[in-house]
Amino acid sequence: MKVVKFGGSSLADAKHIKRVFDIVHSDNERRIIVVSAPGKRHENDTKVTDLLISCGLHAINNEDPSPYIEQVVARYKEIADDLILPPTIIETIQNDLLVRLAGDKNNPEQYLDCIKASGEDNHAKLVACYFQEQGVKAKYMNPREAGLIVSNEHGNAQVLPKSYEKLRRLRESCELIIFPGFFGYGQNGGIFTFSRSGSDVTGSILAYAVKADVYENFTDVDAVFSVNPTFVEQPKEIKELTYREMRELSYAGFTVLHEEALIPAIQAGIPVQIKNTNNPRARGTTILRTRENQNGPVVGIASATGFCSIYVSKYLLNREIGFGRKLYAILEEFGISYEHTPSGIDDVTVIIKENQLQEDEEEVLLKRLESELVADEVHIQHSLALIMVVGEGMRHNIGTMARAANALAKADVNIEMINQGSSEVSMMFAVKEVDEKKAVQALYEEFFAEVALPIG
Ligand SMILES: Nc1ncnc2c1ncn2[C@@H]1O[C@H](COP(=O)(O)OP(=O)(O)O)[C@@H](O)[C@H]1O
Ligand SMILES: N[C@@H](CC(=O)OP(=O)(O)O)C(=O)O
Repeated sequence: MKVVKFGGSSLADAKHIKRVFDIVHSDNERRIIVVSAPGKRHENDTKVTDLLISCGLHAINNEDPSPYIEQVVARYKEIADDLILPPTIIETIQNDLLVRLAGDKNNPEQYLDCIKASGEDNHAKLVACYFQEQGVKAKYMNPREAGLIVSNEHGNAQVLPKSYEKLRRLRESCELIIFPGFFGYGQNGGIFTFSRSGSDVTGSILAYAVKADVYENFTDVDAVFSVNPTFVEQPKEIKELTYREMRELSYAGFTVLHEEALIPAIQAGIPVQIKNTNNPRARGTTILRTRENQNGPVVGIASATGFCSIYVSKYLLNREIGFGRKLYAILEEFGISYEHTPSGIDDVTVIIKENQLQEDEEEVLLKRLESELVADEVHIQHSLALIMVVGEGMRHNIGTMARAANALAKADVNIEMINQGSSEVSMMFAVKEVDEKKAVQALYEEFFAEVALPIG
């Protein structure tokens, strides 16, 4: 049995939905289909999820949301008309959205999640309707009915393990299941969405629950590329990746798969396949537990912006028992989680996501760190990009770090920080955000030389 997720780009219009139908129809192992909300039809288009967010925010701020409501309904209507679906489907979708908008706004986050989730929920109804019209025994499945229970974290929910037992029953369905991605239900019955692009997470959860043979993730590229395709023209395609490699790469900017979408698949050892809806014959990329290592030390280079580093130095820090605990306790009080912590004998740097620290909190935090840790120096550096150079082969290859550092030096990029992951499948370089693209291109040229065609 296969669980198959189609992203927003694969469901953006009627033409794509017909392709999705053909893909599903061509393999009767494809039994559970996870759908996203309609995505972008062209570069300057707006995803339905973004329209819904604008709609919800206007309603919360007592501004008129109707232009956004009209745009959302128009997107579904155009698709339904092109697929020649019965008009009742649009009535259902419009009524559903209006009921959600008329809901209680006392908890704005809850209200917004309910509206955001309608994007996938209503698209799943529409896609199910199209499959039924084609004579397929297909059924829209509501995540509450299916038993997808998640943590009470709006916009950042996580599956609760108790979901799996009930979800496993989906395996027995004799109808094709069309399941909306991106959200589940809290124990209080409310709707909670995953973080953005979270339909990938839904697919992974279902694949784990039903013990699928494979989790197929259909998107709009032929494969996972070894570098972000907006930085390098025609980058090398990756045929196989390990879970650890993909996890590191998606964490650091390979948006093709959500960074949390691998966890259940890892636990059950289910292979994940990235495939192209527009070119389903392309081999795609397979992500699995182990792979034959034929790619040299590095398999991919990812980068992400929006980080800052907090530097704390104190003479003889290495001898102070409890220093780390005190430092992390202060961060915890500010609700901050950390990404990396490179350290030396007298200093430690904590890298965090910049959006975790409000501007007005910064000074207070630095003062507290300085006084409570009795530190010699505390400072913060903003606007950093993290670059991850990833590959299982790095463990067996000498000199990879030297090659990377040399390539960055040649490109005149100053390395602000280096961290070699304990797993030895990745090394991280922090550079100034303005140097991100130059640094990635230099590293790509070093490790994937003959095909490097930098953009810009
Ligand atoms: N290394 C990479 N390999 C492939 N695609 C990448 C990579 N990094 C970023 N992307 C982007 O990820 C996009 C696919 O992800 P996404 O937009 O979330 O698709 P979907 O609509 O299928 O959910 C691609 O169009 C591509 O621009
Ligand atoms: N529609 C949601 C969830 C999602 O997974 O979308 P996509 O498959 O288009 O990345 C979002 O935009 O975040």
